[in-house]
Amino acid sequence: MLEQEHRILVINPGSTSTKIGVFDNEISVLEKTLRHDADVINSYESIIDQYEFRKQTILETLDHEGINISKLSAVCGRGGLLRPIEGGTYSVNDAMLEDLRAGFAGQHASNLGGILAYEIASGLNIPSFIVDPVVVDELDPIARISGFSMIERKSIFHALNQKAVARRVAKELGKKYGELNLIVTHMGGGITVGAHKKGRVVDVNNGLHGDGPFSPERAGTVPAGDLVGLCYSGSFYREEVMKKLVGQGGLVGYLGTNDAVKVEKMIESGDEKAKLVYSAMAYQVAKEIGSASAVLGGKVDAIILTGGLAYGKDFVNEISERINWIADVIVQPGENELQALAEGALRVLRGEETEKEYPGKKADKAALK
Ligand SMILES: Nc1ncnc2c1ncn2[C@@H]1O[C@H](COP(=O)(O)OP(=O)(O)OP(=O)(O)O)[C@@H](O)[C@H]1O
Ligand SMILES: CCCC(=O)O
Repeated sequence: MLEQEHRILVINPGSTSTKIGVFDNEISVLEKTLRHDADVINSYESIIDQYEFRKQTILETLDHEGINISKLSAVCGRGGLLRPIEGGTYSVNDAMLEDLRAGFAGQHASNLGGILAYEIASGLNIPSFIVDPVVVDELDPIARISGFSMIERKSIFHALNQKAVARRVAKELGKKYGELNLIVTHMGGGITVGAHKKGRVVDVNNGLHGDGPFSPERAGTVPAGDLVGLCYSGSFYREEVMKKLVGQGGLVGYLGTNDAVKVEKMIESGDEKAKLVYSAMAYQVAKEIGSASAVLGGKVDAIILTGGLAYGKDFVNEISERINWIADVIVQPGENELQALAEGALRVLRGEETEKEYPGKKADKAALK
């Protein structure tokens, strides 16, 4: 019997661009990065206000590329800073739209993903979804304890790419994702290291403004007492300190660039500081992988290195040399978030998984019971 064809539009909004894709089942028929002029983006007061502009840009591009949107079966967007939820494919409902519009857990370009998917899909009377948003939270209770009773550790990470790569590697190993223990290390502008225990991310560093290794533009864990001292030095506003941690932290803070390719060139031309800092980033990633292996009790089927930094051969080698005694290291450079969004929607359209319902405020009520 011929397999039913599903045509899916996927939308991944980033801070300066919107990536879109059209997939016929798993096959990509169009992938485009729509770059937005910084002046246009900055002319909106908040990220949410960019909605109409981004929607029009997407629709005009699809029209220009000859994609007839009336033939779409579903629209799937990258999920944003919602309430903590377990991984999976969620249909966009009113509770989700409310939280995305309000920026429940903060402003992030991916908040637009679910809204754009819903608005395009509802006009066509087809379903809209989000898949594995950055707030996927499958932490074991023990991983939530920070050591400071007023602050709980949070799960904010590259869930979409981590889970997609983990599923792909499991398939290559002839296993199901839920049968394996994997350490997945996403190394992009931010770096997150997830301990995937039989299909659940039971511990991971909060890569947005939390803990873990420093990254091209984020500071990761910093000595707490010194940070408090800096905050109360009278020299900085709150926003300035936050910027130093996220955006201007990591490689940007030490070397003035978030581009690892440039840093590699600096090292080639004999820059000793660049060499030390780049090695320190590899060292911190390796340490985080070591802690994830302790979380998994040393029973690790594979360690996966992914994201843009995984293209850097020397960087990958430096990490591997420190951790390859734990398990095989599998390198899957780059990220394939558009494909991952399409696959998440497909699993539901084909009935392989049931779509999940975003609980919104109901989750708070359930927690109070
Ligand atoms: N060939 C390469 N060699 C080394 N580093 C590379 C290479 N290509 C890209 N990178 C680096 O990867 C980093 C960006 O990775 P990526 O594109 O995954 O990040 P992002 O999508 O901007 O952020 P995030 O993944 O956190 O959402 C940059 O520092 C970039 O210089
Ligand atoms: C860590 C969550 C995704 C991001 O880098 O913004």
